[in-house]
Amino acid sequence: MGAARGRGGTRRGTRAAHRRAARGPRRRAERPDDLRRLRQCAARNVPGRPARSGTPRARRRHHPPPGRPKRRRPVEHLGARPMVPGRHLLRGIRVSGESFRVDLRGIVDILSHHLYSSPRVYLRELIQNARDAVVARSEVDSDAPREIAIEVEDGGAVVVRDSGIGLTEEEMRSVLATIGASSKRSDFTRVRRQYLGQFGIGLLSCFLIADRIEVRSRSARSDDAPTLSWVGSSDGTFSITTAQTPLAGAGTEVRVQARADDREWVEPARVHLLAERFASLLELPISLQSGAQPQPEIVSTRTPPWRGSDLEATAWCHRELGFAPLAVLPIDVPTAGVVGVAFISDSPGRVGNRHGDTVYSHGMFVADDNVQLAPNWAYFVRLAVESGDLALTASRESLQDSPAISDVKEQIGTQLRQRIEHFALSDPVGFDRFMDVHAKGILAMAASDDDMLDLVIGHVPWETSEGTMTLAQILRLSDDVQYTASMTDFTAFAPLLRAKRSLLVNGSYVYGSEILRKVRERRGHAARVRAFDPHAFLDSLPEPREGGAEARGFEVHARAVLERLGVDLDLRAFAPASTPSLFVAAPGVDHRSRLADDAAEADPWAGLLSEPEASRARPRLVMNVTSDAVRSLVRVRDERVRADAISGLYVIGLLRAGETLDERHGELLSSTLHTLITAAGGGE
Ligand SMILES: Nc1ncnc2c1ncn2[C@@H]1O[C@H](COP(=O)(O)OP(=O)(O)OP(=O)(O)O)[C@@H](O)[C@H]1O
Repeated sequence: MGAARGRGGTRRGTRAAHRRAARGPRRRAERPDDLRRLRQCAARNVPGRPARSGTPRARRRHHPPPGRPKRRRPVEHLGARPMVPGRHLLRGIRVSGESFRVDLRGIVDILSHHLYSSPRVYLRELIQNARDAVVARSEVDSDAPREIAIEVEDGGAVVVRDSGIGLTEEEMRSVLATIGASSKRSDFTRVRRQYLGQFGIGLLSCFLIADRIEVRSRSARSDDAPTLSWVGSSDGTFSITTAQTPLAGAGTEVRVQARADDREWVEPARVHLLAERFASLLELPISLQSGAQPQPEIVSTRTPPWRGSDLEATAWCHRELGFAPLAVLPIDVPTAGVVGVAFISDSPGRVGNRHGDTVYSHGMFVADDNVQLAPNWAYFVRLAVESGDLALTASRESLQDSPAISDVKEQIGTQLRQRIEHFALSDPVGFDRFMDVHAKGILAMAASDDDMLDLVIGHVPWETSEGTMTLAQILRLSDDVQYTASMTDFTAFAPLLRAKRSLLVNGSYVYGSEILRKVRERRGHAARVRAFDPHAFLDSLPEPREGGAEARGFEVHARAVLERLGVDLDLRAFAPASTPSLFVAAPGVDHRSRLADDAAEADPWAGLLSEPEASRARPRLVMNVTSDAVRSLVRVRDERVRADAISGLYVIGLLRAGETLDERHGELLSSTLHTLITAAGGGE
C-alpha cells in the first residue's frame, strides 16, 4: 500500500486506485466492496477517494478549503514562525513551508479585551523584560552592571533602559518580531524559574497604549556589537536599522510613545504609582525620573513583608492594605518556593467572603484581588506571598490552576491553623482582641467548616456554669455536657446545675447551638453533649414530701394567685436554697412537638393521653421549698401579705430568667413592696 501511494500520499494513492479500478479486473480493487466504494465516489463526483469516514463537518475540519498562496512581501512583518516546515498537500495543491499570517491589530484587540485587565500592564512588561535581560547578562558576566532606569518624557513617552543582555539582529527578528517566541522559555525548570517572562507576548502589551515601539539595543555577547534600532508598528510591520545614536554600553532601551487618547497611562504620577506597585519588591534597583522631579527615585528594593521584622510587616500592611493587623503570622511552603505572611484583619469583614491575596512572583507584583491562597474559613486573613515556582497565567495577573497550587493552598491552610493556635497560646491578650473582633464570624464559619470547628473547640472561650472555658476544656472536665440555646435558661439554671455538679454551657451566642450540635455529632462526643431541656430538668427535681395542713393550704392559695397571672405552680426541693423561685416559660412549639413525637413512638395512646398535658403547657413558677423565703411564707397567716409575696416571688423569677418586665409587673412589684413594708411596720 505504502509503495502504491508514493510521494503524493493518500490522494495520489486514491487516484491510482481509481485508475486501477477503471482499468479492469486485474488488481486488488477488484474486491467487490472496494469497487462498490469507488462507484459511490464516482457518483458523488469525488475524485478517486475509495473511502471516507466521519461526518461532512468533521471532514471539513480536517481538510479545510485551501488558502490563497501567499507571496513574500518586501516589508517585514511581525508574526509567527512557520509552524510545520516541509511540504503539505491541500486538495491536491502542493504548497511548501508557509507560515500563518498574523493580524496584529486582532491580536492586540484580544490582549486588551480578553487577556489583560488594563493597559497599565505595559509598564510591568517593560520592567519585567528589562529585569530578565539584566539577569540573563549576569549569567554570562557576573560583574556586569545591573541597572534599570525608567524615564517619563515630556511629550507623552515612557522610556525603559537596562544594562541587560541586549539583542543581536537575529534575536530581534526571532524573538522581538515573532509573536509567541521567547528567549526565556526552556524545558529546564531552573532556567524557567529565574525569568519572569515566558510566553513571548508581553512586549505587545505596549500596543495597548501606543502605535509604535522603538527598541535600541546593543548585544552584550560581543564587544563590538552594533547598536541596532528595531521599530515595530501596530499595523504589523517592523524595521531593523543601525541606530543613529549608539548606546554607550550593552543593554536595551525601549521607548513607547503613547497615543493621544492614551496619554493618561504615561502621566508622571501614574507611571510613578504603577512602577512602585509592580516593582517595589524587585531586588534590582530601578530608578524613576518623571515630571519635574529633580532627582531620579528608586522605586524598587523595598523589604518584602515576609523578610523584615513584625513591625516592618505591620507598616507594610498598613501602607499597602490599609489596616493595622491584629497579628502577623509567617507562611512558608519551601517545596514550591512560596513564602509570605498572613495578616489578621482588624475589622470583622464579611464572613466567608475572603478578600484576594497579594501575590508577587520573583518580587514582581502579580495580583491582589483574584488569587485565593488561603482557605475560605480564614476569611479574616489577608496574605502577602511570593509565589515562587507557582506558574502564572499568560496575563501574569493570576496564578495557573494546577495540582501544585492545590497543594500549596492545603499547606497554607494547615499552617494558618497551627499559627493561630500558637497565637492563642503565646499571646492571650492579642488573641482576646482577635476574638473580640472575629468571634461571631469564626463561629459562623465553624458551623459549616470542620477545620474552623477544630479551631473553635480548641480556642474559643464559652460561658459555662463553672466559669469561662474552651470546648476542649469542657469536654475534658465533664462527661455529661448540656448546653442551652437561650440566655434566659442559662441565667436561670446555671446555679442549679452547678449545685448538682453538672455543667451547663451557654450556647445562646449566634451559631452557638449549631456548633454545639456539630460537636455532638462528632464521633466520640455523641453521648456527652446534649441540649438542655429545662422542663425535663425540673421534672427530675424532687417534689416536697407530703406536708401538713399548713403546707397544703399554702399550695392551694399560691396556685390560685398564680392562676390569675396565667402561670402554673410547681413546688420542688432543690439547691441552692438562695434561689426561692424559678420562672420557666411555656415550652416552645418545637420542644412540645418533639416531646409528643417521642412519646407517640413509644406508646400509640400517648397522643391522646398527653392532650390535657399539652393544653396546660403554660409558663410555670417553680418554688423552692428548701429556700428560707418560701418556708417563711408558708407560715404567714395574713392572706393579703401572702398573696402579694407570692406575686413578688413570681416577679423575682421573671427577673432571674431575664424576662422583660412590663408595666403590669412593675405595678405588681410596688404593690408587693407596699404590702410587705406595711406589714413589717405593724399594718396600716
Ligand atoms: N529589554 C530587553 N532586553 C533584551 N531582550 C528583550 C528585552 N525585551 C524583550 N526582549 C526579548 O524579546 C522577547 C519577547 O519579549 P516579550 O515581552 O514579548 O515576551 P517574554 O518576556 O519572553 O514573555 P512574556 O510574554 O511572558 O512576558 C523576550 O523573550 C526577549 O528575548
